[in-house]
Amino acid sequence: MGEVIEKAYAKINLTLDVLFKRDDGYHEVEMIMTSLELADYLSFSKRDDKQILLSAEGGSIPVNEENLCYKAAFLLQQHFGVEYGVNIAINKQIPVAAGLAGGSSDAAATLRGLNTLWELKLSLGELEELGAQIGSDVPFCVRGNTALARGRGEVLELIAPMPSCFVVLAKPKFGFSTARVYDILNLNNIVHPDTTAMIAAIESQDVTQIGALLSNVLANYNKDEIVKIKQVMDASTTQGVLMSGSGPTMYALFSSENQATRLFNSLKGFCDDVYLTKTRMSGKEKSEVSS
Ligand SMILES: C[C@@](CO)(OP(=O)(O)O)[C@H](O)COP(=O)(O)OP(=O)(O)OC[C@H]1O[C@@H](n2ccc(N)nc2=O)[C@H](O)[C@@H]1O
Ligand SMILES: Nc1ncnc2c1ncn2[C@@H]1O[C@H](COP(=O)(O)OP(=O)(O)O)[C@@H](O)[C@H]1O
Repeated sequence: MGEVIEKAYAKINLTLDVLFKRDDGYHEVEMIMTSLELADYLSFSKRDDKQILLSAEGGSIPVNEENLCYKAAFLLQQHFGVEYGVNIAINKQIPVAAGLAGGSSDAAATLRGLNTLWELKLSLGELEELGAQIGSDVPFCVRGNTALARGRGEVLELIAPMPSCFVVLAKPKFGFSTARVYDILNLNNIVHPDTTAMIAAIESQDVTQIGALLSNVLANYNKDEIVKIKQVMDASTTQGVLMSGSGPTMYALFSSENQATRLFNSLKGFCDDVYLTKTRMSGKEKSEVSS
């Protein structure tokens, strides 16, 4: 087999609720996530030795055993006694440490890509189970689409697909540590999202209602750059504005491409990391193979 190509899609959280802190240190969550068209591009080529070698362009990420792609490849190699290695080339488009699951999605793309390259014949369900050993968001990223995630994020239920809409993302200069964001959360002072109403709004394909129900208990707007981005987003004719995941990326939803483009242009005036993308229409993730 020649080269296998995979796209690793970013995600946003439409809702993110935290129910309690568990004995294992993780938090029990209930959240609705959906995939975006914004994606990293990964290519995989087989090695006859057992080395896992990485290269990356377009973002500042480790290319050693700390990279989540390395962890995914190593896990498959160990678990199935694979005698091959792999060269992995990552073209990074998703901002890093941003709340968009870029690293998790790269790990999930590695599981899918190596399943094809190394001919392991695992089902997506089996890849999800393995993914949970790498990170809480990895199982969702294996299939993507729109899902309700429970447990620490690995218990998934596919729900109706998100309607097609435009999404403007703005990532402040700094990043947030996910562990710290969970750690400083005050569980006694939470306004819980209405997850059931959000599922109904998605089923009705009602973008305005979805926008009105956006809610994330991890969102923290106490930084000047975030306040500025939020003000500009709130002032535009968007369907809704929220911080994704543990942040700090802010996003705004639009039915209208013109209005999304207008916000994109005004944010570019003062924020370096701005993206205009779309919700990803559901489709089966399939590796592309070229010889
Ligand atoms: C907040 C979310 C929302 O989608 O996404 P991001 O903001 O990272 O994209 C996820 O829950 C992040 O998932 P992920 O980034 O895979 O987290 P992991 O690597 O499993 O965990 C990193 C750390 O976050 C904390 N953690 C994570 C998940 C969870 N349900 N409870 C936690 O308390 C733990 O301290 C853990 O050590
Ligand atoms: N392939 C990868 N892409 C992005 N980040 C990675 C990758 N591998 C490891 N990391 C590390 O994972 C951390 C979280 O990155 P990321 O997944 O982009 O954040 P988030 O979970 O907030 O969306 C970063 O500190 C980064 O150095």
